Amino acid sequence: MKPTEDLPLMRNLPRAELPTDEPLILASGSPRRAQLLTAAGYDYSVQVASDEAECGMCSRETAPEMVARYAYRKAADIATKVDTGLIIAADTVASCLGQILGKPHDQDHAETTLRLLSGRKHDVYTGVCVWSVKHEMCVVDVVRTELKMQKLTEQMLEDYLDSMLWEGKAGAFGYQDGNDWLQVIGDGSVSNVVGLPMERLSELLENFLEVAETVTTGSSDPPG
Ligand SMILES: Cc1cn([C@H]2C[C@H](O)[C@@H](COP(=O)(O)OP(=O)(O)OP(=O)(O)O)O2)c(=O)[nH]c1=O
Repeated sequence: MKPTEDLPLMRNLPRAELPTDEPLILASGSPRRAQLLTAAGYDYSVQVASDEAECGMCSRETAPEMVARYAYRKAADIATKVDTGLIIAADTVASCLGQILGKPHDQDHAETTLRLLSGRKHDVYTGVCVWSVKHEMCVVDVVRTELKMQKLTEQMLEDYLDSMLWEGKAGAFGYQDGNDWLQVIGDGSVSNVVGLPMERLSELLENFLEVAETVTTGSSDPPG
Protein backbone atom coordinates (compact mmCIF):
# COMPACT_ATOMS: atom_id res chain seq x y z
CA MET A 1 0.00 0.00 0.00
CA LYS A 2 1.30 3.45 -0.91
CA PRO A 3 1.88 6.14 1.74
CA THR A 4 -0.87 8.76 1.44
CA GLU A 5 1.53 11.56 0.44
CA ASP A 6 2.54 9.60 -2.69
CA LEU A 7 -1.01 9.26 -3.94
CA PRO A 8 -2.10 11.19 -7.04
CA LEU A 9 -4.85 12.89 -5.02
CA MET A 10 -2.15 14.78 -3.08
CA ARG A 11 -0.62 16.26 -6.26
CA ASN A 12 -1.44 19.55 -8.02
CA LEU A 13 -3.81 20.79 -5.35
CA PRO A 14 -4.83 24.46 -5.69
CA ARG A 15 -3.65 27.01 -3.10
CA ALA A 16 -5.35 30.39 -2.80
CA GLU A 17 -3.96 33.61 -1.33
CA LEU A 18 -5.40 34.11 2.16
CA PRO A 19 -8.08 36.83 2.31
CA THR A 20 -6.97 38.24 5.68
CA ASP A 21 -3.66 38.68 7.50
CA GLU A 22 -4.67 36.25 10.24
CA PRO A 23 -2.80 32.98 10.87
CA LEU A 24 -4.49 29.97 9.28
CA ILE A 25 -5.92 27.44 11.76
CA LEU A 26 -7.16 23.95 10.81
CA ALA A 27 -9.93 23.13 13.30
CA SER A 28 -9.67 19.38 12.79
CA GLY A 29 -7.90 16.34 14.14
CA SER A 30 -8.23 14.55 10.80
CA PRO A 31 -4.79 13.53 9.52
CA ARG A 32 -6.18 13.54 5.94
CA ARG A 33 -7.25 17.18 6.12
CA ALA A 34 -3.82 18.17 7.43
CA GLN A 35 -2.11 16.16 4.67
CA LEU A 36 -4.22 17.87 2.00
CA LEU A 37 -3.50 21.39 3.34
CA THR A 38 0.21 20.61 3.61
CA ALA A 39 0.33 19.08 0.12
CA ALA A 40 -1.27 22.25 -1.29
CA GLY A 41 1.41 24.38 0.42
CA TYR A 42 -0.61 26.11 3.15
CA ASP A 43 1.10 27.19 6.36
CA TYR A 44 -1.22 26.51 9.30
CA SER A 45 -1.55 25.32 12.87
CA VAL A 46 -4.01 22.71 14.16
CA GLN A 47 -6.57 23.17 16.93
CA VAL A 48 -9.05 20.34 17.33
CA ALA A 49 -12.66 21.29 18.05
CA SER A 50 -14.26 19.70 21.10
CA ASP A 51 -16.41 16.58 20.63
CA GLU A 52 -19.53 18.54 21.58
CA ALA A 53 -19.31 20.34 18.22
CA GLU A 54 -20.47 17.08 16.60
CA CYS A 55 -23.36 16.49 18.98
CA GLY A 56 -27.06 16.99 18.45
CA MET A 57 -28.67 15.09 15.59
CA CYS A 58 -31.61 17.02 14.16
CA SER A 59 -34.51 14.86 13.05
CA ARG A 60 -35.15 14.91 9.30
CA GLU A 61 -31.80 16.64 8.73
CA THR A 62 -30.26 15.66 5.39
CA ALA A 63 -26.61 14.68 4.96
CA PRO A 64 -25.63 18.04 3.39
CA GLU A 65 -27.47 19.97 6.12
CA MET A 66 -25.72 17.92 8.79
CA VAL A 67 -22.17 18.37 7.46
CA ALA A 68 -22.77 22.11 7.01
CA ARG A 69 -23.95 22.43 10.61
CA TYR A 70 -21.09 20.37 12.04
CA ALA A 71 -18.43 22.22 10.01
CA TYR A 72 -19.88 25.52 11.26
CA ARG A 73 -19.98 24.31 14.88
CA LYS A 74 -16.38 23.07 14.76
CA ALA A 75 -15.19 26.46 13.45
CA ALA A 76 -17.36 28.31 16.00
CA ASP A 77 -15.86 26.26 18.82
CA ILE A 78 -12.30 27.29 17.91
CA ALA A 79 -13.39 30.92 17.27
CA THR A 80 -14.31 31.19 20.97
CA LYS A 81 -10.82 29.99 21.96
CA VAL A 82 -8.50 32.19 19.88
CA ASP A 83 -7.94 35.97 19.69
CA THR A 84 -7.33 35.91 15.96
CA GLY A 85 -7.24 33.37 13.13
CA LEU A 86 -8.65 32.34 9.81
CA ILE A 87 -10.25 29.04 10.75
CA ILE A 88 -10.97 26.12 8.43
CA ALA A 89 -13.28 23.36 9.68
CA ALA A 90 -14.95 20.47 7.88
CA ASP A 91 -17.18 17.48 8.37
CA THR A 92 -17.57 14.43 6.12
CA VAL A 93 -20.23 11.71 5.87
CA ALA A 94 -21.24 9.13 3.29
CA SER A 95 -24.86 8.63 2.30
CA CYS A 96 -26.41 5.49 0.79
CA LEU A 97 -30.05 4.45 0.36
CA GLY A 98 -31.14 7.35 2.56
CA GLN A 99 -28.82 6.39 5.42
CA ILE A 100 -26.20 8.82 6.73
CA LEU A 101 -22.95 6.94 7.34
CA GLY A 102 -20.47 8.56 9.69
CA LYS A 103 -17.40 7.10 11.37
CA PRO A 104 -18.04 3.52 12.56
CA HIS A 105 -18.32 3.03 16.32
CA ASP A 106 -16.72 -0.44 16.20
CA GLN A 107 -15.89 -3.33 13.87
CA ASP A 108 -19.49 -4.61 13.71
CA HIS A 109 -20.67 -1.17 12.69
CA ALA A 110 -17.89 -0.98 10.08
CA GLU A 111 -18.99 -4.36 8.67
CA THR A 112 -22.66 -3.31 8.47
CA THR A 113 -21.64 -0.10 6.72
CA LEU A 114 -19.39 -1.86 4.19
CA ARG A 115 -22.06 -4.47 3.40
CA LEU A 116 -24.45 -1.63 2.66
CA LEU A 117 -21.96 0.16 0.37
CA SER A 118 -20.75 -3.01 -1.39
CA GLY A 119 -21.74 -2.91 -5.06
CA ARG A 120 -23.69 0.34 -4.64
CA LYS A 121 -23.54 3.94 -5.74
CA HIS A 122 -23.36 6.39 -2.87
CA ASP A 123 -22.47 9.99 -2.10
CA VAL A 124 -19.81 11.56 0.09
CA TYR A 125 -20.62 15.02 1.42
CA THR A 126 -18.13 17.35 3.04
CA GLY A 127 -19.20 20.58 4.69
CA VAL A 128 -16.47 23.21 4.90
CA CYS A 129 -16.50 26.40 6.96
CA VAL A 130 -14.04 29.31 6.68
CA TRP A 131 -14.27 31.73 9.61
CA SER A 132 -12.38 34.98 10.19
CA VAL A 133 -12.18 35.86 13.87
CA LYS A 134 -10.95 39.38 13.05
CA HIS A 135 -13.81 40.18 10.66
CA GLU A 136 -16.41 38.13 12.60
CA MET A 137 -17.49 36.63 9.28
CA CYS A 138 -17.83 33.10 7.98
CA VAL A 139 -18.91 31.11 4.95
CA VAL A 140 -20.15 27.51 4.82
CA ASP A 141 -20.43 25.33 1.74
CA VAL A 142 -21.03 21.65 0.96
CA VAL A 143 -19.51 19.53 -1.79
CA ARG A 144 -20.98 16.21 -2.97
CA THR A 145 -18.99 13.50 -4.72
CA GLU A 146 -20.76 10.49 -6.22
CA LEU A 147 -18.98 7.14 -5.99
CA LYS A 148 -19.52 3.50 -6.72
CA MET A 149 -18.03 0.73 -4.59
CA GLN A 150 -17.34 -2.56 -6.32
CA LYS A 151 -19.01 -5.68 -4.96
CA LEU A 152 -16.86 -6.94 -2.09
CA THR A 153 -16.11 -10.62 -1.62
CA GLU A 154 -16.21 -12.09 1.89
CA GLN A 155 -12.40 -12.29 1.81
CA MET A 156 -12.01 -8.60 0.84
CA LEU A 157 -14.39 -7.61 3.61
CA GLU A 158 -12.66 -9.74 6.22
CA ASP A 159 -9.18 -8.51 5.27
CA TYR A 160 -10.21 -4.87 5.35
CA LEU A 161 -12.00 -5.22 8.69
CA ASP A 162 -8.90 -6.94 10.13
CA SER A 163 -6.68 -4.14 8.81
CA MET A 164 -8.48 -1.60 11.07
CA LEU A 165 -8.05 0.98 8.29
CA TRP A 166 -11.78 1.72 8.58
CA GLU A 167 -11.26 3.41 11.96
CA GLY A 168 -12.05 7.13 12.00
CA LYS A 169 -13.32 7.16 8.39
CA ALA A 170 -16.83 8.12 7.36
CA GLY A 171 -18.48 5.22 5.55
CA ALA A 172 -15.91 2.82 7.09
CA PHE A 173 -13.64 3.01 4.06
CA GLY A 174 -10.71 5.20 3.05
CA TYR A 175 -10.61 6.10 -0.63
CA GLN A 176 -6.91 6.71 -0.13
CA ASP A 177 -6.23 3.25 1.28
CA GLY A 178 -5.11 2.04 -2.11
CA ASN A 179 -7.65 -0.74 -2.66
CA ASP A 180 -9.24 0.63 -5.85
CA TRP A 181 -12.66 -0.38 -4.58
CA LEU A 182 -14.17 3.02 -5.15
CA GLN A 183 -14.72 4.73 -8.46
CA VAL A 184 -15.49 8.45 -8.51
CA ILE A 185 -18.38 9.07 -10.88
CA GLY A 186 -17.99 11.99 -13.29
CA ASP A 187 -15.54 14.75 -12.44
CA GLY A 188 -16.20 14.69 -8.68
CA SER A 189 -13.62 15.96 -6.22
CA VAL A 190 -11.39 13.26 -4.76
CA SER A 191 -10.08 15.54 -2.00
CA ASN A 192 -13.72 16.02 -0.97
CA VAL A 193 -14.00 12.26 -0.41
CA VAL A 194 -10.89 12.26 1.76
CA GLY A 195 -12.24 15.09 3.95
CA LEU A 196 -11.54 18.52 2.47
CA PRO A 197 -12.67 19.76 -0.97
CA MET A 198 -9.50 21.60 -1.94
CA GLU A 199 -10.91 23.12 -5.14
CA ARG A 200 -13.94 24.62 -3.35
CA LEU A 201 -11.80 25.69 -0.39
CA SER A 202 -9.59 27.62 -2.76
CA GLU A 203 -12.64 29.39 -4.26
CA LEU A 204 -14.02 30.20 -0.81
CA LEU A 205 -10.70 31.73 0.27
CA GLU A 206 -10.36 33.72 -2.97
CA ASN A 207 -13.87 35.18 -2.66
CA PHE A 208 -14.12 35.21 1.13
CA LEU A 209 -14.66 38.94 1.68
CA GLU A 210 -17.46 38.98 -0.94
CA VAL A 211 -19.29 35.79 0.06
CA ALA A 212 -18.82 35.54 3.84
CA GLU A 213 -21.61 36.64 6.16
CA THR A 214 -21.45 38.28 9.57
CA VAL A 215 -21.43 35.72 12.37
CA THR A 216 -24.41 35.64 14.72
CA THR A 217 -22.98 35.18 18.21
CA GLY A 218 -24.24 32.02 19.94
CA SER A 219 -26.00 30.54 16.90
CA SER A 220 -25.48 26.81 16.34
CA ASP A 221 -26.75 27.02 12.77
CA PRO A 222 -24.69 28.14 9.80
CA PRO A 223 -25.74 31.35 7.99
CA GLY A 224 -27.92 31.15 4.90
C1 LIG B 1 -15.11 8.87 2.95
C2 LIG B 1 -13.76 9.04 3.59
C3 LIG B 1 -13.61 9.73 4.78
N1 LIG B 1 -12.39 9.86 5.35
C4 LIG B 1 -12.23 10.57 6.65
C5 LIG B 1 -12.13 12.08 6.57
C6 LIG B 1 -12.44 12.48 8.02
O1 LIG B 1 -11.20 12.45 8.77
C7 LIG B 1 -13.35 11.36 8.51
C8 LIG B 1 -14.77 11.83 8.76
O2 LIG B 1 -14.87 12.29 10.08
P1 LIG B 1 -15.11 13.82 10.50
O3 LIG B 1 -16.00 13.81 11.69
O4 LIG B 1 -15.53 14.62 9.33
O5 LIG B 1 -13.66 14.33 10.92
P2 LIG B 1 -12.67 13.78 12.03
O6 LIG B 1 -13.42 13.21 13.19
O7 LIG B 1 -11.65 12.87 11.38
O8 LIG B 1 -11.90 15.10 12.47
P3 LIG B 1 -12.51 16.45 13.12
O9 LIG B 1 -13.91 16.19 13.61
O10 LIG B 1 -11.56 16.82 14.22
O11 LIG B 1 -12.51 17.46 12.01
O12 LIG B 1 -13.38 10.35 7.49
C9 LIG B 1 -11.26 9.34 4.73
O13 LIG B 1 -10.14 9.49 5.25
N2 LIG B 1 -11.38 8.69 3.54
C10 LIG B 1 -12.57 8.49 2.93
O14 LIG B 1 -12.63 7.90 1.83
